[in-house]
Amino acid sequence: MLSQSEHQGVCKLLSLVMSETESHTYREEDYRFLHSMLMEKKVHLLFKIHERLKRFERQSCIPVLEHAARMASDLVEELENQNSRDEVKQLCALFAKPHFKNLLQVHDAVAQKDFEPTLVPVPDDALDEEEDSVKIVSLVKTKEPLGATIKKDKSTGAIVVARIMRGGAADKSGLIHEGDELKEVNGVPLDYKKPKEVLPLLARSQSEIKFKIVPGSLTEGLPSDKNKLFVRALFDYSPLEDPAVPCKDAAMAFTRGDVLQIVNMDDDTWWQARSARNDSSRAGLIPSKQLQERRFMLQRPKPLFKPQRPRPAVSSFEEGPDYAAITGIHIPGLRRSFRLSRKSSRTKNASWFWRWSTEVQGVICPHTYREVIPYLREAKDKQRLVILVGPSGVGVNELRRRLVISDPDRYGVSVPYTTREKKGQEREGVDYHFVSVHKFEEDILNHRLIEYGSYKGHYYGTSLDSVHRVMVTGKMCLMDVHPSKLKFIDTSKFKPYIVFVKPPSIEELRLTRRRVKFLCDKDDPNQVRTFTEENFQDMIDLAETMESQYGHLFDKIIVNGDVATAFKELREDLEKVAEPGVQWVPAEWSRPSLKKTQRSCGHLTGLF
Ligand SMILES: Nc1ncnc2c1ncn2[C@@H]1O[C@H](COP(=O)(O)OP(=O)(O)OP(=O)(O)O)[C@@H](O)[C@H]1O
Repeated sequence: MLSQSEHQGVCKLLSLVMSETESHTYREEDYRFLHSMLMEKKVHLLFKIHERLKRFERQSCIPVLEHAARMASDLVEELENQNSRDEVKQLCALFAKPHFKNLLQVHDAVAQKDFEPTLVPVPDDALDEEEDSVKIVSLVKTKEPLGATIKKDKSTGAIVVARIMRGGAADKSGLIHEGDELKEVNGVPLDYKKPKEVLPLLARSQSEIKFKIVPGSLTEGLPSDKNKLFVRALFDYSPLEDPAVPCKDAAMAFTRGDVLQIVNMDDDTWWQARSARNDSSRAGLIPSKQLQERRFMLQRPKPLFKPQRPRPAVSSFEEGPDYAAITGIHIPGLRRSFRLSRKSSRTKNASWFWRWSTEVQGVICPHTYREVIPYLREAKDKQRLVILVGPSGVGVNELRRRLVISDPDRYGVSVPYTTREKKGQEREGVDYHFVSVHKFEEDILNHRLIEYGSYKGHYYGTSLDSVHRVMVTGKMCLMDVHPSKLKFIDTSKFKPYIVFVKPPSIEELRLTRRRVKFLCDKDDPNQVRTFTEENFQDMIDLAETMESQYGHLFDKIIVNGDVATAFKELREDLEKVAEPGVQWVPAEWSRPSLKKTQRSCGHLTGLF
């Protein structure tokens, strides 16, 4: 009940509220209703309770002791030994009551701030005398999976812990380790049981799982936090489609391009990894590099067994026709690259991919994971060099052209060098850098060229300098490089972002390129032709070969079916590359042993 003075105080306050509200209340009955409600005793009591709680909060009670339950039981023990009077007996009876005992236990739990569920103490008879190496482990069961897999030891028949997933409940407990032998689960002996019979025992457990374990001798060898290992997956993986995975639930699906943090490599066949995006997530099993390489090797690498195409006698390239001739839009520097023009009539019979014939003869090493490191791109950093690769005719130049037209301030192309004479409208430094044979050969000797070749007795080439010149303007330099030359520019200096333009299915090629016409001889602008069925098949075959040989270098794969869709996807992707933030780049870029680009270019002795 409220005291007299408190009651008066509340009434005064409420009268004040009423007088203030009077001017805002238009109807008499509303006013009366409000008045009667505020004058209710219950409302006044609520005020009082609120006031008391506030006072209590300010006092912030501290428990006098943390072990009231133990003190009570000690007291009872002491009192029972004395010649007790009735009051003492009553007190002992009170202390013995389960409700009172529980009350004191709750008090102690709050006092000790022990709010986690408590585990039942291990019974004294849990261990047989001869089993002194056995330990009992109790884990509180939550919604989180245990994060461990089990297997039957073939030699002993025992159930052992096969794997502890990093970050899982078992791992966090630090009490269960790989190689531990499970003797019992919740008191049920596991002798002669199969792993699939053990799983329901674990699933049935309610709030706690108790294991009887014989510790194994295996120790974990995890990479330390300082040496985090990240890889980019170079293939798609779905545990659901993998009959060999030890436990589908414990495995992790990923797609090509995902960056994974490897957290355990102890097992030669199954590693543990988690997504690099979320390093607190539970780790999952993934096939190790060795395992996946073996799997790939067992698959017949198709490109290796394709019939070899005859190689043309002369190792030279043709300069492609100017785009102005085809599209009416002239973009300086945006000519056919120094890739062999496979659309020309001359290369038709020889087929357009002789360049690959020497390279595919060697054994292709399957690519599974590539080590990557985070690179924090800042707004002030130069744009990365963007390299587009793809089989001839797939649309590399078309996409490059669209990018430059769409945003000439953002995208640029390098101006090639040549030793031939300037023609008609051509401008120095715009269409070409026209240089002498002596200067060109000097540049070759000084490893200043990324690619070069000769055509009709003249040199043509792309120099490192011309790429630099575009990069210093703050633009993204778009290059079209033969994939075999990628290794020479795959360095931290250029930070290349490599996009593979891939053909769609042959049906889609037929649909989208049926009416496409292109120049097939630069000397004769009237000579246009359309794609043949053979061109489509060659394009697909060559793309497969490229992907299996150089796929590990590709940051992005764009399928060029519908050109507008492919262009949109490419543009959006490059916009992300241009943004500041963390990007994943090859770990080799940070290794000092890497040869400098210029030195590497020294290997470019052959023409292409
Ligand atoms: N998705 C597409 N749909 C229809 N036509 C396309 C598509 N992509 C490119 N093309 C057309 O196909 C022809 C060949 O494309 P492009 O010249 O870009 O190929 P490329 O990969 O650069 O080959 P090359 O180096 O031999 O020129 C061009 O006429 C181009 O406009």
